[in-house]
Amino acid sequence: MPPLRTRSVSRSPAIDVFKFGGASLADAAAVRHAIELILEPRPTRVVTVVSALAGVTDALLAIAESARAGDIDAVDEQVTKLQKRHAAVAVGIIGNARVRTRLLRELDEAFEELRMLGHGVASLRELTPRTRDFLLVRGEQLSARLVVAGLLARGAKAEYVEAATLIRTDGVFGGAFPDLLATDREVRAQLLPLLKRRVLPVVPGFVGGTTDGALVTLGRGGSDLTATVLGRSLRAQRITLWKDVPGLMTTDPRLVPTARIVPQLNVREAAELAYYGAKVLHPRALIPLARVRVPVFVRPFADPAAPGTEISVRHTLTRYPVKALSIVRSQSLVTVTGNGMLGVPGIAARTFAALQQAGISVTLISQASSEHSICLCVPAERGAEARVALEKAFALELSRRELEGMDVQRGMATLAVVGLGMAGSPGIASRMFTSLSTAGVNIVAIAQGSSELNISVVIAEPDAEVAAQAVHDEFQLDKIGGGGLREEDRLDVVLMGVGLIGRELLRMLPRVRRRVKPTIVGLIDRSGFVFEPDGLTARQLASYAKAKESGGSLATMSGGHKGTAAEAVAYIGTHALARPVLVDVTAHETLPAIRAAILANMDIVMANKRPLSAPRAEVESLRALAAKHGSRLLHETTVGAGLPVMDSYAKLVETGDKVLRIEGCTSGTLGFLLTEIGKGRPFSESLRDAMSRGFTEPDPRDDLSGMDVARKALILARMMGFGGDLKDVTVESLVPVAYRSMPLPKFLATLAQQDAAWAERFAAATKQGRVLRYVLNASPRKVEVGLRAVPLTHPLAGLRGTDNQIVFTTMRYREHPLVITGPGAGPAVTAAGVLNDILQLTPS
Ligand SMILES: NC(=O)C1=CN([C@@H]2O[C@H](COP(=O)(O)OP(=O)(O)OC[C@H]3O[C@@H](n4cnc5c(N)ncnc54)[C@H](O)[C@@H]3O)[C@@H](O)[C@H]2O)C=CC1
Ligand SMILES: N[C@@H](CC=O)C(=O)O
Repeated sequence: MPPLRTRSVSRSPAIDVFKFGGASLADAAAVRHAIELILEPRPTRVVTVVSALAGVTDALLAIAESARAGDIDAVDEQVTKLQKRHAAVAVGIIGNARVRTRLLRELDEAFEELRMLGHGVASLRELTPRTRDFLLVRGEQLSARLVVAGLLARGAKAEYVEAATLIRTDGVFGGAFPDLLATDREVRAQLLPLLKRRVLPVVPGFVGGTTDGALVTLGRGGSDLTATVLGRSLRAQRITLWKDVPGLMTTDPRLVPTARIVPQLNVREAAELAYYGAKVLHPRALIPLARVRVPVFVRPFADPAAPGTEISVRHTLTRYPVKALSIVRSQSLVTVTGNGMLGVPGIAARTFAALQQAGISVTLISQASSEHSICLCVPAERGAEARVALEKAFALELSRRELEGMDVQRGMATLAVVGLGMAGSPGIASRMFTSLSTAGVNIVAIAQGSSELNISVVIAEPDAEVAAQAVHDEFQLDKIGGGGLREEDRLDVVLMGVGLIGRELLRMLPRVRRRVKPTIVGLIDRSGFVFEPDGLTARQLASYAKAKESGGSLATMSGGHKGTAAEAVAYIGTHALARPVLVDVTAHETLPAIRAAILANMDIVMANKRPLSAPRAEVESLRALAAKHGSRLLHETTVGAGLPVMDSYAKLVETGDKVLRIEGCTSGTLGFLLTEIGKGRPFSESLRDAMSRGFTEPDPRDDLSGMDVARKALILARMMGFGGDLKDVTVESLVPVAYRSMPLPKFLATLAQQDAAWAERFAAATKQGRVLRYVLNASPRKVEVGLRAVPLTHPLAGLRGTDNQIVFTTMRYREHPLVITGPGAGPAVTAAGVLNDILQLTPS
């Protein structure tokens, strides 16, 4: 689904930054798919950042190494292989022969230059970081050229933009970082004019420029950084990183099969995870967004409709203090020990300085408060170098035996748990350590930052899998995004349909006096939805209700997303909600949305009769699905609005009674009409009045045709064991044939034409000393609904206005049937009935 097609914001033009990773550009089919995504109609303008085709950066590195070794044949062979691969993609994406020939010529020139460069390095047998970067940037440059050519071939206006002129950097070859302010100026100056002309800029990722015009790379995976830098500079509406994963996950699913996609992460959490080894995101990618609030979406390239993970300033999923964990394998634990460290300032600083000078990155540091030892983790392959660097830095202390020495333990892994909710929540560390000890995992070292955003431990590498599973289970991360977390003090409501009943319900809910008040987290209409996992505020709800009353669409309101009801429910269902309930107050065929809700473990409350009056096989399969997922289906208001019809039926059956027959009047609209016409009021005027009071269905012909009563009759009859469908119900329609299929406005404009016929119908009944009632008759074998002239002495004759009457003939109530009477239509009684169903699901 495309739930995150947010409405365009007030900036002009609203911008989407798309970044396609290498796996998303693996071959011609993938590039074509990327082009489709770029060209999809949307209200925003798209800036595209591309990585090199999958595996190309590694191939370029191999060429660089062959060149350094002076192996010209290997260089030639590898360059030819790459050239063929790019040519195959070009042929696969460009149909037009002339355009294709031009592109292939461009590729030939680019690869000839690469070959010459390789030969130059091979002759010198020297590969400086500058030359290495100069060689590596070609991967992204080539893929950007391919994408531009593909867009042009599709008739789009697209332009290649050289990243070196956009991304100004600190000039560190192999791992440059952008000068954000200078880059802001360049990006705006170069890209905004293109976007205003509706040109699609395509920028090679991973590449930047030095002040003297040289090309640098931003470190492996640096295309993410290019995308966030551009998003920041352009104040984009959002940045989408199209990846070969479904989103950011609670942990590596290869380690823990129950890992889940985290629907939303705070920027700080995502940054922490990236730092601690979650490979999905470049560790520095979020730095440009520290002050500029542009949300980043990590979405699966293979399934563009899936929502993936939103990374933004929001803090949701607050019931999960820990949202994810990461494991970094192949670590060495370096420990510096000695009494000479006690109270001596600067030991830690000298330790880090020594490692920094050796170019060794430290993933974790821990120092005991006794200051007797300091330990840190470094990549295993750098452990020996780290020892040498430290021995050199502390040579004097070692010779004086003030330090005992440097110990390097190989075969270690770090496990870090991350979550904003850890701050100020006591007991997280204890839960983590207890789960590890229960799983038999020994903790070698521990580190926790004072931000309380993460706790990291060092463990033996062979324990990594068991440890990850234990911690994942402890924090119930297999439930994240599944709507499954059950809490005693919350009930989250998703309201589908914001019409008369829906809006009345929104007015009633805040007045509920209960320890646990239902929280509305989402509203869905035909256009799309709004969703706030922590609950929409009273002010937001009032403003949405007002806008809906004036005919607005949720998709175009603040915070609105486009999508069908089923897509909306599926998206909402990926979030961690407490006892989620879908309330269906539409008058539509909503089975797909209800099924999606059940799959997300939601309970269902329905005022809508259509899902339960659908063909029998569909209803049975719905009930089976609900039973399988433990979802409850409550639908008191589908018959008799707020009257306790379903409740009474259930009580009879639960106490061992058997319902034999149900009769009565269950149309508030028809009851009201017949009462009013009986008073001498014209049919047309009475019907308009019923509509304005909210008694009728959205199309009042559903009431007049008897179909609304037929649906109610079918729902009741099926409860008694009736095996048929709506077509098996005998229905008398009160809508003349000529008026049945005309558009609603025309039907309403010609209502008065039916006044005389209705008056005659009435006069005939009165003449016989009878009154007209629209009557339902249901048994396990037969269901019929129609207009009956009943004697004045009949119990139904006494009904007034919207009064419904439901008569249960049962084994116990055979002589004197059980009768329920009262108003059976109207927003107030119906919304109250729906609310009553919701409260049944709410902890008291
Ligand atoms: N009015 C009454 O007295 C009673 C009504 N009901 C039932 O309550 C339901 C709602 O009735 P009203 O509020 O009067 O109707 P309404 O027409 O005022 O409201 C229904 C709303 O649902 C929206 N909608 C339609 N299809 C949708 C979809 N697929 N996804 C999301 N939203 C969708 C419509 O745009 C509309 O805003 C109906 O099914 C009706 O039969 C039940 C008992 C009594
Ligand atoms: N339109 C219906 C509303 C309740 O289901 C009626 O009039 O009874």
